[in-house]
Amino acid sequence: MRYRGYAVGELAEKTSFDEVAYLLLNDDLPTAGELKEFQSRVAAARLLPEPVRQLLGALPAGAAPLDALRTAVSALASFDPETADNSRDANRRKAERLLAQMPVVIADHYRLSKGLQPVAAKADLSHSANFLYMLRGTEPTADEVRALDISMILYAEHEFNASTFTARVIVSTLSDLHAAVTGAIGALKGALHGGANEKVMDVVRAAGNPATAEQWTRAALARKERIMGFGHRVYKAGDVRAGILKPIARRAAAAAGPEYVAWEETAEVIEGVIGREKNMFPNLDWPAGRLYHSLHLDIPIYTPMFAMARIAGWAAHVIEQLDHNRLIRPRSIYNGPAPRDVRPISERGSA
Ligand SMILES: CC(=O)SCCNC(=O)CCNC(=O)[C@H](O)C(C)(C)COP(=O)(O)OP(=O)(O)OC[C@H]1O[C@@H](n2cnc3c(N)ncnc32)[C@H](O)[C@@H]1OP(=O)(O)O
Ligand SMILES: O=C([O-])CC(=O)C(=O)O
Repeated sequence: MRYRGYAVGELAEKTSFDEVAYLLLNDDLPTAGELKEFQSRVAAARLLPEPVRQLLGALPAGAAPLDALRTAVSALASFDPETADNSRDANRRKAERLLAQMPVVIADHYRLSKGLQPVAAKADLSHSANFLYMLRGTEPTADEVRALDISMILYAEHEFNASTFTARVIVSTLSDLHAAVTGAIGALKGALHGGANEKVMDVVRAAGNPATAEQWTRAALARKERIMGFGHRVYKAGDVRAGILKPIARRAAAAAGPEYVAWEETAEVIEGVIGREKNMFPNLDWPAGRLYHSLHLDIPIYTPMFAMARIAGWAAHVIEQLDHNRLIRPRSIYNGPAPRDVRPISERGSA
């Protein structure tokens, strides 16, 4: 699996998410100077127009963070000076602004929903470090930042997944980037796609502990339950990203304490049973859900966090779609009733 020719494992090992976002938006990895300029443009855009922040505060208590993000991105379209400009350069600038604003939306909504004051972004922090800082109000450790950053690299892009395809369909009508990203966030929400990372800890908790996990998993498979975090439309022999993130999740669990290590051991048993019984393997959401849990992050923000990485991939696809655009409009094979005549309503019975 590669982004613009670079193996994703090598990117996870040798680069930061900021470099990968630049790569996706600009076709190649940045030089040190290009990265610095990119980071300062993104840092300068880490602000929400006041009405958008008020909108976040006006959502009902308990509004799903993913819904808040979708609503805020849609509202941001009305404040962006270049929403209607679909040129390559304008779309890159808008993508940088969304990359900057989406973590602010997630962090501000999180804090407002807990009755806390939002924390202003810090310009000298990376995408991942600044996000943890805005959520918590204290600077994260280097290990936490690196772990989150690797997950962001792995989440940044993945070909024609459902949300990216949605973004492509939307912009193929000559709509705009904000509309495409709003729709993509909607598609990401479902549990068969990005929503799965919020279900992972439910699976691990339901399995109980390393001693009960085998029996639970066998019983769940016998009940034909769909186990979130497993299986993939493309990868039938395993998702390379899950293998890359697994040791990172385990390290974060070791740092979080014995309870978290036990969740990892439980997850390992589940993984083994599903591999042996169904020949089915984890996808990226499986270690990501556990990693975010070990970083003490609230489960309902996990899919929004996926979105704040995938914005780079969505925007790159939108730009590529517009470079060679043709309306995406599939046909369907009709299998409804045969042709028939319309009877006036008075002749259709009285029930
Ligand atoms: C980063 C990402 O977005 S990755 C995807 C995240 N989503 C999930 O983790 C949700 C759980 N996984 C799934 O639902 C599926 O594996 C999908 C949607 C990801 C891909 O599925 P598809 O390629 O469409 O496979 P499909 O749904 O046709 O399933 C094929 C068979 O495998 C079974 N199966 C597939 N995934 C699972 C699962 N996670 N648990 C149990 N059984 C499963 C199906 O029940 C079906 O069995 P059947 O033939 O006996 O009916
Ligand atoms: O490709 C898919 O269908 C889902 C996926 O793994 C992703 O979007 O990262």
